[in-house]
Amino acid sequence: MTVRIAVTGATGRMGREVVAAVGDHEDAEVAFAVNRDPDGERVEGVPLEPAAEFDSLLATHEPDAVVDFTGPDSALEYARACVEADATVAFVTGTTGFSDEAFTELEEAGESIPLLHAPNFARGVQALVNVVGQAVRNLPGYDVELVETHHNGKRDAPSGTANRLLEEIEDNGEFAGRNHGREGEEPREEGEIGVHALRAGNITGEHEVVLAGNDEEVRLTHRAEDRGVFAAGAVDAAVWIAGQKAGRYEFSDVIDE
Ligand SMILES: NC(=O)C1=CN([C@@H]2O[C@H](COP(=O)(O)OP(=O)(O)OC[C@H]3O[C@@H](n4cnc5c(N)ncnc54)[C@H](OP(=O)(O)O)[C@@H]3O)[C@@H](O)[C@H]2O)C=CC1
Ligand SMILES: O=C(O)C1=N[C@H](C(=O)O)C[C@H](O)C1
Repeated sequence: MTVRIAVTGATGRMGREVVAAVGDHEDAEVAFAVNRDPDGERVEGVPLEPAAEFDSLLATHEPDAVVDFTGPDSALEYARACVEADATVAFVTGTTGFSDEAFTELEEAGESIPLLHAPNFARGVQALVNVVGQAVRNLPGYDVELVETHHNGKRDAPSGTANRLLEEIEDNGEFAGRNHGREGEEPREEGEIGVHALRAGNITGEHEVVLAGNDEEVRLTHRAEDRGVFAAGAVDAAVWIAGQKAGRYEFSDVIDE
């Protein structure tokens, strides 16, 4: 079965990669692609439709899934439209930077439609999350610091992936809280987790967790070298989720199957 995918934010850094990744996937095709100004930039291989007509495009094209990499407000609007659509359409989003309130509303969409949110669609990051949890369990009392580095156009900090890694660190050890961008005269507080967000040039995305103590250090690093890796993971997720029943799914559900 060919899974028909609608792409939002199609002229964005990720939207363009998603259009290309759908084209490369043997079981997927673009149902339609939207951006807010379809008269502006072009995307090779697909006509662009106006984002303002997203609801009616869902009705006329009946895609199996939407793949969304936009911004938190837009992602929520697109998810609401999928919930309201007559035919079932799954919503796969990699958008990050949601407020707690917005994220709760996004997750509620999973009561009506198949929903999958992942802050990082690189398979290596899923492995990193697992390994970080194990390292924290194995090294109680070690100082933990997290450094994430991205291009200078990224809006949210810390990154969605950093937040996911922080949850994994905190779930697997005893910590005193997070210290974002340390400064001042005080030494490191025992048990704090240092969090550092670098923004520079066109770096695709790096995450490093440092664990240090006992005259030794462990550094666990993931480096994405091309955005295509995120897009391929998101399209794999869309192909997997099409036809699933309503519910909230994780990228690990796709990888582990
Ligand atoms: N989960 C993952 O693996 C990854 C997640 N991301 C996340 O994806 C999101 C998009 O990243 P990226 O493609 O680099 O961003 P870009 O700014 O390059 O693209 C975002 C696109 O979203 C659309 N958009 C809709 N509403 C808004 C809004 N209110 N503000 C800005 N843009 C809006 C715009 O397209 P238009 O005007 O055409 O509608 C824009 O082109 C971010 O949240 C990022 O963190 C990024 C990489 C990987
Ligand atoms: O904005 C980006 O570029 C990226 N965002 C995601 C995040 O916030 O974790 C994933 C990836 O690191 C690239």
